[in-house]
Amino acid sequence: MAKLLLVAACALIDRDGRVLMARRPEGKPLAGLWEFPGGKIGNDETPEAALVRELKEELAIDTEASCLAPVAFASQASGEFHLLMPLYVCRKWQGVPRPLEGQELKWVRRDALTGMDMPPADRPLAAQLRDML
Ligand SMILES: Nc1nc2c([nH]c(=O)n2[C@H]2C[C@H](O)[C@@H](COP(=O)(O)OP(=O)(O)OP(=O)(O)O)O2)c(=O)[nH]1
Repeated sequence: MAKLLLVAACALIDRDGRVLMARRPEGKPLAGLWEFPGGKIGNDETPEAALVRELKEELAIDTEASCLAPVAFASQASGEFHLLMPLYVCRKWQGVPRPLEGQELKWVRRDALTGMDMPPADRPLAAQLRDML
């Protein structure tokens, strides 16, 4: 069986109900595609701790585990791995998201979510999120 790749992802939702999407920079796998902020879950790390860390590293914002609500997950073959990715929603954080890792950021209205170019694992998640918001 392919090795599991555990990744935690987060839909940040602003007061207007828009979702923050990030465009993967050149040089990374899946470059140019729009994704939810997040990243790999480290050994001995909970998904929530991984997200709090990644949101700080990638976007310079602070949040906490109690502000992260799990809403869906993706389970998808991805190259030599099998990606297992829980998606959380977060509506409460401190700071203004800034692209610290060369990524492009965009606040996206619910109806525009599913029209974006995304990794295959994200497509069903975007549809679920649109229906939820
Ligand atoms: N963050 C994130 N990763 C996603 C999404 N959809 C999707 O297929 N992925 C995949 C792409 C990568 O193979 C993996 C996440 O790896 P990453 O490279 O962003 O994670 P990281 O920040 O921990 O990376 P690094 O330290 O290895 O550079 O999950 C998504 O919506 N958000």
